[in-house]
Amino acid sequence: MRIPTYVISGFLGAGKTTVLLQLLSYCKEQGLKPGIVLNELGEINVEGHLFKGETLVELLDGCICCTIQDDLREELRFFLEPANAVDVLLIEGTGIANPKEIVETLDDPRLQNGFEVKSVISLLDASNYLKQQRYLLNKHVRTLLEEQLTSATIVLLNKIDLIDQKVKDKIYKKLEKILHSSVPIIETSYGKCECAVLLQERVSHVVVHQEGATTYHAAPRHAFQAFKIEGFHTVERIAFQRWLKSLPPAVLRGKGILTLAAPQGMYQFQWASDELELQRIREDLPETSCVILIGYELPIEQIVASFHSEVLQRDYVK
Ligand SMILES: Nc1nc2c(ncn2[C@@H]2O[C@H](COP(=O)(O)OP(=O)(O)OP(=O)(O)O)[C@@H](O)[C@H]2O)c(=O)[nH]1
Repeated sequence: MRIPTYVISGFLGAGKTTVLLQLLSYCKEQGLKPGIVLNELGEINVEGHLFKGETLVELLDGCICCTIQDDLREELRFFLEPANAVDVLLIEGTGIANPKEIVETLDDPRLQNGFEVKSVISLLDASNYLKQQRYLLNKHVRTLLEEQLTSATIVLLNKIDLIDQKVKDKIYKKLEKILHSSVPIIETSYGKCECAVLLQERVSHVVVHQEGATTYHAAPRHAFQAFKIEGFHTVERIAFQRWLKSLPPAVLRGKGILTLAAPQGMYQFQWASDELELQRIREDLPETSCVILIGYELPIEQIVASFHSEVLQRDYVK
């Protein structure tokens, strides 16, 4: 039997990992053994502690749909080994992955007998979608955003808690134009919805592979970058938050590990939709402080300099 496989897609910070964690718990409740493929743009996965003990393949420092499509093909073989057998496979692409190309990889004749794509679940960040149409001026990025939606077999309109009815109406108007009418749209907050609905098999309307023809990127590779700031110790939350808010709009996402001065401790942080989320983590984990920022055409030197002047040059620095 081929492994039922689900691709979780959506732009940076849309809520993919949030949904993945829910699906993971649900599968286990159902007595299924889930396998996971995680892909990160950065060279480390700061959310790794969330997946301790899972049957997991991690692809770091590149995007499945681009540089590491071959790596994905190789890594997927892991799940075909009898010792690593799973009942269901959940693949989370990076926020800039084109799900069509992930499905294409799974469609590879060398893997086709192993995996069966049941659904492409795409998350849309409701709080950012309209803004993205305005500030993501790069044509290729906009095309990518659209393809993340048009490749979906089900769409989660997530972060609904952050928008009002007027914004929601505008989003629906846009979605009506680009989504196939049979693709369900579910409104969610923190990705909460019935997992059984997400795991239903859904027909794709997207042709990903035709006999004798392979689709490649029609456009040049995107200019997204992920970079890491490290080698610092304690920071102060307010200063850090103020600095995040002052970053140029080209910074689309932030995540990392911090040691805070107060309340004292080690935290994983998430920066998405203009919101800072902190989650306490165990201090005995091997993680060290780092800030990972993702965006495009980033003024990296300027950002690092502002981190040093606005966050680190304070009494709290050890
Ligand atoms: N307010 C709000 N925040 C949310 C919601 N869903 C997720 N978040 C938060 O948004 C941040 C990003 O969520 P993730 O699940 O990590 O997003 P992602 O799509 O995996 O992000 P990438 O790693 O950039 O691909 C986290 O701080 C989440 O807690 C939501 O519905 N409402």
